Amino acid sequence: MRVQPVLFELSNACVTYGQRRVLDEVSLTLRAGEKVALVGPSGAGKSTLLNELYRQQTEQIALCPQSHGLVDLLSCYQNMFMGGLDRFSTLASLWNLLRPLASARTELQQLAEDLGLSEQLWQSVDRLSGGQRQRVAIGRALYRQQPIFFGDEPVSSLDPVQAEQLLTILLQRHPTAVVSLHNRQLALNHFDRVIALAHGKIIHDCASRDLSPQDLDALYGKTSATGHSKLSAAAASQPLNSGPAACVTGRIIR
Ligand SMILES: Nc1ncnc2c1ncn2[C@@H]1O[C@H](COP(=O)(O)OP(=O)(O)OP(=O)(O)O)[C@@H](O)[C@H]1O
Repeated sequence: MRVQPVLFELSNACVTYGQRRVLDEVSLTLRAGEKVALVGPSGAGKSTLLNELYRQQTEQIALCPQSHGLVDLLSCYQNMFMGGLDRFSTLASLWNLLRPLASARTELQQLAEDLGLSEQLWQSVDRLSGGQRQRVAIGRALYRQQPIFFGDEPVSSLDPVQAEQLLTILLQRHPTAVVSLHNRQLALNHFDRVIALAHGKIIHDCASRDLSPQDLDALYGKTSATGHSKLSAAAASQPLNSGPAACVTGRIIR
């Protein structure tokens, strides 16, 4: 099998805020074609890691941030269209935002249908539910039409059926994906590789087929029937360090 090119690489990367090291000597290589789930308890450093990786390839990544980053007073159409701004001239962008041309209108109507947002396409997003807003953010990322998808809990506000459906669409349309999420079933069923973080360190990095749901439960502090797992032992042995001189506040050292 052909070895795919390396797209992202971190070597002993650290991020600190004040005295607090929130990413702690993380080394990582991600190749084209990989579908990677980032898991770990709240505050483990998933978003920080995602941001550091994002900075390496901003042009090729469709990003769906945790905060959604929508413009409240604009419509679903306008918010989703903004994902594709790079593909249009300034004039064409302005025109399409104000008076959508047939091609953009058709593309985004189809996308809205895929996302279950047909009825909301022309509504301003401040009138939408949390799950509908999340789907608009997914739509904007899909409309970027990039080969890599980065999502920071991109389906956390959706019901289980929608979460499955939309994650499937996202992974089908992006050959490479790195997605932070808390749902263990989604992590194990949809991704080839799972990277588990605790206290800013990678405590496990393996093929999803080598992890059980109990392993992931243990990471979140739930005990399995046996009380043992690969992840619980690793997480327990990783205290949060404060940063030594080698780390710079809010910046990565490669
Ligand atoms: N701008 C910041 N200033 C100070 N501390 C920060 C900042 N951003 C993140 N942190 C801290 O860094 C740590 C890691 O945060 P991060 O958002 O990466 O965690 P996470 O695993 O994505 O959490 P969650 O699952 O809740 O989204 C947390 O303790 C957080 O408080």
